[in-house]
Amino acid sequence: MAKHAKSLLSRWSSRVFLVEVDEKPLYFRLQERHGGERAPRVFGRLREADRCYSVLVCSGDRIKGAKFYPELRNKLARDLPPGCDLTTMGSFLPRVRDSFIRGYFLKSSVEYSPHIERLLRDLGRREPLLVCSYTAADGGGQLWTQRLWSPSQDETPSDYFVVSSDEPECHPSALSMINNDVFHSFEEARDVFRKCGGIIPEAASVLEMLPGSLEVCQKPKFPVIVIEGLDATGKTTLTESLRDSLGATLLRSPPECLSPWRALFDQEPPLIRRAFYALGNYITAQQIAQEGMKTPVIVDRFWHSTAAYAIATATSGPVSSLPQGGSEVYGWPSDLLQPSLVLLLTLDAEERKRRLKDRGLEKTDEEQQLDRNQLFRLRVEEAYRRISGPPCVTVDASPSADKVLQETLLLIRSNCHL
Ligand SMILES: Nc1ncnc2c1ncn2[C@@H]1O[C@H](COP(=O)(O)OP(=O)(O)OP(=O)(O)O)[C@@H](O)[C@H]1O
Ligand SMILES: Nc1ccn([C@@H]2O[C@H](COP(=O)(O)O)[C@@H](O)[C@H]2O)c(=O)n1
Repeated sequence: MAKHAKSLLSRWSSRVFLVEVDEKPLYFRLQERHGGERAPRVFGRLREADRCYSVLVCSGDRIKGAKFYPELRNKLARDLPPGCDLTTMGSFLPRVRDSFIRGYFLKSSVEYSPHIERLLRDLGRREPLLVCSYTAADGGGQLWTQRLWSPSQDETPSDYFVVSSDEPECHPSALSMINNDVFHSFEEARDVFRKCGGIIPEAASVLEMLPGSLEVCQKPKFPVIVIEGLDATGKTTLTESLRDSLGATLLRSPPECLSPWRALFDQEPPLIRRAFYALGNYITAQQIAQEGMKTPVIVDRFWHSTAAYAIATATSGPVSSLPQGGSEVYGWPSDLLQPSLVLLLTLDAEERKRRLKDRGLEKTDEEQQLDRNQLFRLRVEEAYRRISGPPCVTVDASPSADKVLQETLLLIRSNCHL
């Protein structure tokens, strides 16, 4: 059995599981003896003739695991029998860092079990998987048991009853966010790119753009102002006006030099995609350090965008599922240049949609998700506000472009020495 899978099994009965139903995580845990509790919500509406499976990716190589996770979904969606329900799930050890693993939860009629189990066994030969089946243990569908049948039954724990578990304080993906979704150092992000060179040849081109090491640069002489906000809140319009009004240099993150590879890395799983944007911030930081010796610098998106989108994507459900304010995940990377001021443009959802429609440009998957998914948008906005480090001031972006510019100039003059 793979070493990583074995270590996951060592504390199997302490694990908590969550199944995402309509963007809401439902939690259950394992118990040796049943104390008469009702079935956890995710099993509550099932019939005795239903069979469920959890399929958790437990690759010891996190690049391979990250690549395999979306691939697994595609394969399952393609090869599962008709009527089989597929949703995302995860498992974790409460309060244990890096214990969160991801997978899928399948619901099907028992008649399809042989087909499904054959399919899961085949998939498990490609990459290590932990597969459990869930069966009704009574006539009324109130009692369900979990059997861990793969990778190998003779080495796995016995059957357990499943019972509801309390919701943790925040989404458990927070346990594994640092340096998987939110990179807190240049070296950690670069390491991901070094390791994925074998599967993504373009990673080498990105590595060539990076500084060899992070030289300790002097603090820029002039103010550095970052403009943040969701798409279509007016960042491009405002940053260009600020450049002209202040005689500033305008920079962007990701920087121009990474443009040829952005679309490619946008298609990669979060581990690689987030490392790409994290590295982009370090390249932009070098440009800021240089230009900031000559003129004020305006930056269109920087670290806040990288971290806030990453945190919001790794979680699900309402804002309360985000890691709590003050959590280390919101911390500013100690090796990344801090701007003098961050201005966060906010706009109500309807006006933002109207501007998006008027602009009519093609949208990225994440932008489309912002449109469709109100909870995701709220999580991104709240994560923006919780990020610590440089002072961050919210600006109402709904007045005319000129009014927003005047308001912003006032804020810059009162917060920075200009
Ligand atoms: N204050 C404003 N009032 C009305 N319309 C505006 C205002 N600011 C920008 N717009 C318009 O809204 C649209 C989006 O603006 P802009 O491209 O500047 O946003 P953005 O935040 O840079 O978007 P993205 O992040 O997607 O690049 C554009 O068509 C722009 O002309
Ligand atoms: N510093 C950054 C900048 C952007 N992102 C990601 O890109 C998407 C938004 O960029 P637009 O150019 O479309 O405005 C968004 O999905 C962010 O995830 C980033 O991570 N870091």
